[in-house]
Amino acid sequence: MVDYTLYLVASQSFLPPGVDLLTQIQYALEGGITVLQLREKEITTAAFVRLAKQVLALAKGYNVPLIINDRVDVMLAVDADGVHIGQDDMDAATVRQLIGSKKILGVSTNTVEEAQKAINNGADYIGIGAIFHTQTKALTVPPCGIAGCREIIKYCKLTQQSKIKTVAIGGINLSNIQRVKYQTAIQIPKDNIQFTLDGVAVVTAIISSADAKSDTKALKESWNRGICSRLDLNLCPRNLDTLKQRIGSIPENVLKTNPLIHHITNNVVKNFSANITLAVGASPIMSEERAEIDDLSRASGALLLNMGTLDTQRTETMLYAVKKSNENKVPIVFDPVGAGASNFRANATREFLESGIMNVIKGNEGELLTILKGKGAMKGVDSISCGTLEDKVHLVEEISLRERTVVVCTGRHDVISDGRCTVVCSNGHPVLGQVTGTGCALGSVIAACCAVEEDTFSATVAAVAWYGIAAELAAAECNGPGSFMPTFIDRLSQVQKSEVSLWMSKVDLEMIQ
Ligand SMILES: Nc1ncnc2c1ncn2[C@@H]1O[C@H](COP(=O)(O)OP(=O)(O)OP(=O)(O)O)[C@@H](O)[C@H]1O
Ligand SMILES: Cc1ncsc1CCO
Repeated sequence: MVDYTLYLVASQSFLPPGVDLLTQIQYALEGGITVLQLREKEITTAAFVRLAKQVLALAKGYNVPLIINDRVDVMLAVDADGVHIGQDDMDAATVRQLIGSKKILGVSTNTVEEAQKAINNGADYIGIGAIFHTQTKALTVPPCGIAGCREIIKYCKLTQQSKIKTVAIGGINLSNIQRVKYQTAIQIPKDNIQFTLDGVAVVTAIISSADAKSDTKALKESWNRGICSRLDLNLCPRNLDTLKQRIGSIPENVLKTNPLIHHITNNVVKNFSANITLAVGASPIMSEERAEIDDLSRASGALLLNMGTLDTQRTETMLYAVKKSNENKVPIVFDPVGAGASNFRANATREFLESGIMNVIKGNEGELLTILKGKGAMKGVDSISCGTLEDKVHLVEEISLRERTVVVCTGRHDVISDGRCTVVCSNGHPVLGQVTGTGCALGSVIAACCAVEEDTFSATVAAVAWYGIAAELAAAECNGPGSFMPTFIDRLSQVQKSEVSLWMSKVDLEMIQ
């Protein structure tokens, strides 16, 4: 049985200066790669055969199979363990005939149709990708992404083809290996089934490394460590009564636990957000200092990341905070403020989402449309409409499924989904739209609730309802946005102290079936 956990695609093209391929492969083998592929596009057949013989001898010493890219002749000449072909190479059925039944046959696939064909033609494993953009190969088709990869895994595992092995490839490195593992896993709760990738393939993450042995070890360790973030699946209640019961206990838990909420947020709302965090019984700390992140990440109950006044340095700090929070299992609430206002923000949004696991993504319609489409057309930080409430529900569900996380879209109706369960919360008041930063400060309340409740979906619904009801109560007592703000803070803080039953009686939730 071949172990596909960590598959190295080795090629002379991406070596660090002064390092030769055999040395780099030796380090990778010592670090623990489990499969090796030799991919050389620009050397003569004679040179390829010579190199393959040397690599094969090396790999044999570690009991690691050697697979030759594309060149069936080279594979047969050196008697390597198998061959890997792409969609533009010789067809898989012919390759299988040439190499016989005992050798390993791998095929690169980007769609379900390609996977189906590869399986029918006798592939032992398929490489699924590219998952992300990659510099190692001029892509002829766009990356299939996490979502495309999931479709292919689902097809492979659900159609009596469970024997086929799956390996993701394309832009995978230490910063995203956990996200790839987590987000490509498929859960079918009713049958208690989970399908996962059999492994990942990397190129530059090892071959271009200045310390290939320790980077290989780190990749393998990261893959084997389990999930970097809390696995929220299967926790979310399936009916409204259970959901309401669960959210009723959350404000009190925030007060009892008083979690620290690390904010990396925008300059407009820092003071307001800190006061809102205190009002709900949590403890805010606003810090953008990279040197503090390790300590804060160990001490925090949740991290709020808000792109409101993003700059290059803050982007770097936020990316580091994502990494640390994921490592420490600290839930992250991501607010892509103004994601569609500029290319800088749209690109940063993509970078954040690719850098780790966000437990909640909260945005207005314009921001979430930008996330869905990868580019946006917003005027500043104010939202644009995606259409009807039904369109909004689809938008939220689609992102939630794609990113495998809880997504909230704010506005007149707040829509919340974890991809399997969706609710609309209609609490709130139009005056919230007249005060800047009310969306940003809602992120603080969501973070506070996530810090004390493992079920991120229920925590998010609780925060949204709590916030909306406090706004309704405050708006009834004042006559404009100015006086609304202090009253709103008062009403928020009262819910968790004494008025849970009043709060619960006002919750306006609808579950979408
Ligand atoms: N017309 C409305 N009626 C009721 N509630 C509203 C209305 N508009 C917004 N809200 C509420 O206001 C809060 C913030 O949502 P909004 O969509 O305005 O966020 P945002 O655009 O991100 O705000 P900001 O960028 O100013 O922080 C949410 O709790 C939402 O429910
Ligand atoms: C007005 C504004 N500009 C950047 S962030 C922010 C606060 C509301 O999102």
